[in-house]
Formats: sequence, structure tokens, C-alpha cells
Amino acid sequence: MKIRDIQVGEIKIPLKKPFRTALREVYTIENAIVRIETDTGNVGYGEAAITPVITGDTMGSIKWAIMEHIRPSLIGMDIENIEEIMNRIDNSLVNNSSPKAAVDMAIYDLYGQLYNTTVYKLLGGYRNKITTDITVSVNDPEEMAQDSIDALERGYKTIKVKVGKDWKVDLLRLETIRKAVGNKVNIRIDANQGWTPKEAVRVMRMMEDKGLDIELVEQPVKAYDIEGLKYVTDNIDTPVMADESVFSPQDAVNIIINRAADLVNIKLMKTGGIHNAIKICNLAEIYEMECMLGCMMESKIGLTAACHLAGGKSIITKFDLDAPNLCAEDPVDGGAIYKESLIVLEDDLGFGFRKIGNIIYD
Ligand SMILES: C[C@H](N)C(=O)N[C@@H](CCC(=O)O)C(=O)O
Ligand SMILES: [Mg+2]
Repeated sequence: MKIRDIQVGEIKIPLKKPFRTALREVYTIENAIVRIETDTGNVGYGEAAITPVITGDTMGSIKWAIMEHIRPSLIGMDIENIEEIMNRIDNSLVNNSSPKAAVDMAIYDLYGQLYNTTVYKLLGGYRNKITTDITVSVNDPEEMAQDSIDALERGYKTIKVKVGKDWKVDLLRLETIRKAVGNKVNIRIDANQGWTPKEAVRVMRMMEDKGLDIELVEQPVKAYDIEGLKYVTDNIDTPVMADESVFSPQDAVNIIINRAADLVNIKLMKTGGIHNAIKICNLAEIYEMECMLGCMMESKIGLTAACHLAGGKSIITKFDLDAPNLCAEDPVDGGAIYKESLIVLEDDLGFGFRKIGNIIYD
């Protein structure tokens, strides 16, 4: 099965309500979709999220990276030589993790098709059911409490609450939410780099003293500030999770050996796809560090790939794979089956996409 062509299109999906974090505000997902066709007529799909404030990748840079740098080195390659394909993707240019992820996903989709099996089984076959949390965007405390109650009514057992705007209001946000949902919901929080190290320690200790029972705090400080992250980890009881501080396996090594965080949030858009995410899983297993598998604002194309990795790896014990549930539409027929918090993987070939609507190719 040899690669005949690689195309990049665009997809637009409106959200149910604006997605707000300390870093950005999103109304519509506008992402790049990769389509790889082989000489056997098989087709594989992948997705690259436009998240310039985190990865630096834009629609223009993603298309250019794929068409001008990655595509030429892959045309004619045999899918069974996946090792060499992944080396070529990684070596085609530095950084650009989202376009690399999109191509990597499409290759894995084809790899499953080549061996007539579903991808999560090739990756370890550990589970075919996953329970995701749901994100509560950062807004006024009352609106966030209402969103948390809605999540509870829709069956979510874990909410991921966005904070990091102003630590005093963040404390009020969590107090209001905990009061509204009681102890029926597990609460994790994500500051998306919004606090200084000292603010983070201060506000987290206050949350601990008030008994708000926070499962973990994600990326309290700036991505580059590993010393600041370690300062927070050393000075609070709540587990600290590195997100924007960990893109590559090398970043993960650095966090682990310096004990700068207790947990890592792996995202395909940061690692450059499944093949590097597996390396982080292996490292995490060696050092007995549980991982979360997270996502950017992606459609069910990117999320199906992520779900297959989650299905394969036991070291991934926490799941923030909610983006399709935040979308007002699902253009994907097939792939992972989303029923609010429950995600099911069926025994399809590859990722099991039957039809994907609304992709616009140049
Ligand atoms: C969508 C997911 N729940 C999430 O919060 N992901 C990111 C932010 C994604 C984005 O800005 O597109 C995270 O920081 O964990
Ligand atoms: Mg995060």
C-alpha cells in the first residue's frame, strides 16, 4: 500500500457556546484536514488544530508545512514502513507539531486498514470504552456554576474548570461551583498558564484550606517556566499537571527527572502525533507517572485518533477528550462513538471513518 497523494482541506464547525480559556476565545472550529490516498484506493484522514497561542500553528503554516515540506518526502512510501515514514515526518522540519500530527493520524488510519484491524488494537488493545470529562469555560462564577450543573445533568462525573484570569475571582469561581454541584462531581482545574508561581501557590492553598477538593491543577504557570512549575508542585498538596510545558518526549523527560510536575497531559497536537505520544507513554510508564490524554479544539477526526491511543495505553488514566461534545455539529460519519461522557471504539478498519462532510479543498 503506497502513498499516492496527500491533500489538505479545511473544515468549519460552530460551537454550542463560546470556548473561553485564559489564553483565548473560540466560536467556531476552523481546522485543517489531511487526506492521504494510496495506490490501493485506501484513504486515511487526520486533523491539525489551529491553536496559534499554544502551538504557534496557523492555517497557512499548517498547509505550507504539509504541502511543501512533509508531502514531498512521503509520496511513494509504503505504509508498512511506518517507522521510516514517521522519521521522515519528524525530520522534514522542526516544530510544526500540528501538521505533523495530522499526517501521522492519516498514516495510522491507513496502517490499520493495511492490517485489516482497528488502530487501538495495534496500539495495545487495552480498552474500547473511555469516559471523558467536559470543559467549563471561564466566565462569571454564576454562569460557570450553571454550566457545571448542566454537565452533571448530562451525566458527566468529572468537569474541567478553566481558570487563570484573576486568582481572586478564580477562587470565587471554584467556591461557587463546588457549592452548586456538591460532592457529586470530580473537579479538575486548568489555569492555561494564567498565574505567577506565587499566585498559584497562594490560590491553590486557599482552595485546599476551604476543602474545595480539586483533583488536579493543570498548567498553573507559563509554559517556559519549568522552575516556576516545580515551585508550585513542591509547595501545594494538589497534584500538578504539565500541559503546555510538555510538547515532545524530551520535554517529558525534563519534567519527569526534575520532578517539576506530578502528571502530564499528552495531546497529539503537541507531540506531532501518535508515534511520539507513545514515547511519552513509555517514559511515563517507566517512571510510574499517570497521564491524561487531552485535546485541542478538534473535530471527531482528530479526536478519533486520540481515542484510539487512549484505547491502547493503560498509563493513560485521565481523559479530556471532550471537543466533539462542545461542537454544534458533527460532520463525521463513523469513527469514535460519542455519547456525552462515554466514548466507544468499535472494531472498524483503521479509524473507521465512513464519510466526512464539509471539507473544502483548495
Ligand atoms: C478542549 C479541551 N478540553 C481543552 O481544554 N484543551 C486545551 C485548550 C485547547 C484550546 O485552546 O484549543 C487545554 O488547555 O487543555
Ligand atoms: Mg490544558
